[in-house]
Amino acid sequence: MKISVVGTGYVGLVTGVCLSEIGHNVTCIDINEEKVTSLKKGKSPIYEPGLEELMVKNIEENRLEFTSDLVKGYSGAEVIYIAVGTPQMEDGSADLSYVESVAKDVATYIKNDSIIVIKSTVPVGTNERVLAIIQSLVKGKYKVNIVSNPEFLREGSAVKDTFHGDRIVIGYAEESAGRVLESINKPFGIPIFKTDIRSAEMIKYASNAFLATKISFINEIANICEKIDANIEDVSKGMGLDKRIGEHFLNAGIGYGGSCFPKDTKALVQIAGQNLYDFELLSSVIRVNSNQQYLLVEKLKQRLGNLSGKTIALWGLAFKPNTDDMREAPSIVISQRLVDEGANVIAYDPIAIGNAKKILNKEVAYAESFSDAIKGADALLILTEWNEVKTFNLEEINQLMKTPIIFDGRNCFDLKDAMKANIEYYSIGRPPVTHAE
Ligand SMILES: NC(=O)c1ccc[n+]([C@@H]2O[C@H](COP(=O)([O-])OP(=O)(O)OC[C@H]3O[C@@H](n4cnc5c(N)ncnc54)[C@H](O)[C@@H]3O)[C@@H](O)[C@H]2O)c1
Ligand SMILES: O=c1ccn([C@@H]2O[C@H](COP(=O)(O)OP(=O)(O)O[C@H]3O[C@H](CO)[C@@H](O)[C@H](O)[C@H]3O)[C@@H](O)[C@H]2O)c(=O)[nH]1
Repeated sequence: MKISVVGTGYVGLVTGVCLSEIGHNVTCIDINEEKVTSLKKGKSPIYEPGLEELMVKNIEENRLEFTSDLVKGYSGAEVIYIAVGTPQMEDGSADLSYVESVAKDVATYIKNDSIIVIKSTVPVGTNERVLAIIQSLVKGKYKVNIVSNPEFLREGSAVKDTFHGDRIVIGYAEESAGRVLESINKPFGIPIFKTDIRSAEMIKYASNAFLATKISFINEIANICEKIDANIEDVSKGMGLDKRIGEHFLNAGIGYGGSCFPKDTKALVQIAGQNLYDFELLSSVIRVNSNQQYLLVEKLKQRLGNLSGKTIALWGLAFKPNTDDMREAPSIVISQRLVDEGANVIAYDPIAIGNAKKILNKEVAYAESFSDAIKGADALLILTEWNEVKTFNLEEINQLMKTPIIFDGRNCFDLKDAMKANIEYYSIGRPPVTHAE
């Protein structure tokens, strides 16, 4: 099958590479020429484990190519995946200008009957609107069908998720188009769930909103645990053993970030509002998450008092481990608040540091390593649970810091180990460690 994928971001690039890996001929189109130049050389512009190797393999086997030439990119494609961004507008609703611009390009450049697949996360009704835009410009010259195929991959494990996801959702109006998508995806060997277009669009938002709700719920339980001297890790484990609840997404912390949950929850509240429905629960989930992001700084201030002139180290800046993505990372608001309080902030992240430098307050300084960041620090805030953080020797932390006080937003260490290492240790939803064993 000859497929074009429009947009080579986290979703488009992973989709293009993985579709080529299962045997399709894929052309990835992006208007960002710098990205395309890098991709043609076999260099991935994003950090995603396993992606670059797979990309190079499929370029060499002539199943995968990249272009910013729209004539070349669209011509001859039987199926065109749209995977461009749908960022958040000021009122929280999704900005569809990139998707609509692609719709116009599709109408301008296709040369045969085509199936358009929307992978981007789009509000209910968008697939129909995109089809209408294309049809109004193509004027019956070619038959165009549309299929909603929302994406569920997670950053940091995107390739693995594509090959081992829980389900592939295909929403269609025309049986024949649904069948083509089913056959394209069959080699992945993942259960396929077929439905109508609007339900498919809603499944994506509802899934992200539900996962975000789980996180805000467990974060509130953690906050209560701190007050009643219970341990959130055991509470989560004990809850998760109930199959109706499930063990996943019950890790308490400093709230969710990233390019999806924050924007998609707000977009769903907007979608509901536009249809005269007040999604109260989801609005609370968003509020709880925002408060949770400031929790560590509040605890830090309670412990150290005035932060002016204090050296505060940050470990991890990405919104989660194994990604270089800084979009909506809690580190953004946390570092800003620390700078506002007059602290000297020194940060380190093994992968996201380059992107962080572009967006964090210019007063944030950067270290060369995790050890380097904490040398002489008054306190350490852990914001991302990188594996190197979780396995860091606590005795070494004790020796390197001016005062060994840790505020851990990701519950990376065992309480007993912190006690043994004589570290003052405050985590989320667990009793504080304030004295040696
Ligand atoms: N990032 C994720 O983990 C994830 C997961 C599931 C779904 N999604 C959804 O997928 C969509 C894409 O997200 P992303 O994170 O991959 O975005 P991204 O910002 O990383 O990438 C978008 C790409 O589209 C390109 N582009 C924009 N307009 C174009 C045009 N007219 N023609 C060709 N290329 C164009 C941009 O240059 C950019 O490279 C969003 O709707 C997002 O909500 C994202
Ligand atoms: O128990 C948990 C699980 C996650 N998080 C946080 O939640 C955020 C999102 O994490 P995750 O879902 O692993 O990463 P994303 O790459 O943002 O993936 C989500 O968003 C994507 C974009 O829509 C979807 O495709 C995925 O299915 C969905 O998991 C991160 O800040 C995590 O730290 C927690 O705080 N506690």
